[in-house]
Amino acid sequence: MILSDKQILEEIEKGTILVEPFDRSCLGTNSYDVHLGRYLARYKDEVLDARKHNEIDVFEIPEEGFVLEPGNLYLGVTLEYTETHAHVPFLEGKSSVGRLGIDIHATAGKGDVGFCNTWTLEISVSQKVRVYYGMPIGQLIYFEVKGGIENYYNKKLNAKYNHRTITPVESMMWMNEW
Ligand SMILES: Nc1ccn([C@H]2C[C@H](O)[C@@H](COP(=O)(O)OP(=O)(O)OP(=O)(O)O)O2)c(=O)n1
Repeated sequence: MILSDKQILEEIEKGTILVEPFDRSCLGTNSYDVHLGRYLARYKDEVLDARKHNEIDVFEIPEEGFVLEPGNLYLGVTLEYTETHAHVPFLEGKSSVGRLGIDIHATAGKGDVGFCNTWTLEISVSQKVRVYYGMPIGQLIYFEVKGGIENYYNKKLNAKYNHRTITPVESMMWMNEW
């Protein structure tokens, strides 16, 4: 079940959901709109290696915006820092963003119960498009969980993406044991 606007507000009151900064006008019927943060990043190497630590160059989006180009992967970040302690948060695109040909995640839309951080966006575009710091970029939806939880993401020893950051975080696949 997806949380309604009223339920999201109740969870915020209880402290089980945190969105920072929070703006009541960004609350949709059953979602919360998130915005593009100050920084984008690109991998330094053209050929990535799934076994290695692929480093990124982080840069600031200028005041006049930044033109994203097809054929590139950009990592972005939400302006909002979020904590979700009792629900499964999902990051979804917005129709208005999709209609500009912007994808905000490559394959990962699901968050974990206990995830506490800004969200890294895996951005690609269909045609050149100028994006701006602070523009609406996606929406968070919250699902109820069935059953108890043994391993909250923020308590997991090997949680790779739970260190608070205002910049995008590159793939930490190299930390997986395989
Ligand atoms: N586009 C996305 C999708 C997810 N996340 C965050 C929320 C998730 O709770 C966390 C981990 O996501 P996954 O479980 O999909 O990632 P991994 O399985 O690769 O990482 P881990 O081993 O840490 O679970 O990353 C994010 O910042 N940006």
